[in-house]
Amino acid sequence: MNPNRRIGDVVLEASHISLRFGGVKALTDISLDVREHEVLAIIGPNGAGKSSMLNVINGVYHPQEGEVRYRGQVRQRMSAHLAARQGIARTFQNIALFKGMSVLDNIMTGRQHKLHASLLERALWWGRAEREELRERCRVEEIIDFLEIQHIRKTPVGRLPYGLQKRVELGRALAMEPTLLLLDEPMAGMNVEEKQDMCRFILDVNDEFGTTIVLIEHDMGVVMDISDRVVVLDYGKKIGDGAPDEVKHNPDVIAAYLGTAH
Ligand SMILES: Nc1ncnc2c1ncn2[C@@H]1O[C@H](COP(=O)(O)OP(=O)(O)OP(=O)(O)O)[C@@H](O)[C@H]1O
Repeated sequence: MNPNRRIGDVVLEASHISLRFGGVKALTDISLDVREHEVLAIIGPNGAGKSSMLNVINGVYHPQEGEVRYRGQVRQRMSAHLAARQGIARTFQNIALFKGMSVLDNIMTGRQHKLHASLLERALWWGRAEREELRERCRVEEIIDFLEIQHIRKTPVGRLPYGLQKRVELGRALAMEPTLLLLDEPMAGMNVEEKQDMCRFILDVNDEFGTTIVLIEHDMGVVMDISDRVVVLDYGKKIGDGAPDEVKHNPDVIAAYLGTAH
């Protein structure tokens, strides 16, 4: 077994999280932890609170109750920029890429936080700006090779089929060199072959880079295949948390999915 793959200590701990939007209770008293190097899936019926939970983990939503501890520190106010600096990257349910820009340039935007040259240096592509740009492009080319998208590296993203756009979005998140990668429905809208490819890339990222992965996914086959652990939400509450096999046989989970528990 790859030593990077060994599941380690808790890196993120969410305790007693409650989140409301006006009168809507999106999350009620949810506690969950994320362990280093694991693949954790968050599942549940539509509107169960999965994306809200991912946004709490990411620090984009601030729950009214509860706290998030990341690497031992209680999370204070967060921004997407700070999350990136702390090694947290995410992809979105609806692809958020620059459609007119090439694959390479889109992935390059994930490297922005690594650039230190001044605006003038960058405008003149001079000295430090030139060295940085060349170094970052090399790193981006490595990601392009890893994701097997060399043939479309110059193509504007808007011209690509959906499955490849999702792969580019993963590339941009990887360009941030995250230690915690959050994937919101990475396989939505994909055909069987595209799903198989995406599963392979997710497992390779986890295996080769030791990246901890939290993902939301509706395809149960995929979830059971690639996750170390599954957390199940229903109507904003946690109703299951365990190994895929355990969760699959949990009567509350079965009832939630068959719609008989309410
Ligand atoms: N920004 C928001 N403003 C108001 N209500 C919201 C907001 N975000 C989520 N909600 C509400 O919170 C609840 C949980 O939504 P959330 O998107 O987290 O669920 P989900 O499990 O991700 O759903 P889906 O599988 O359909 O994407 C829903 O009732 C939703 O309408």
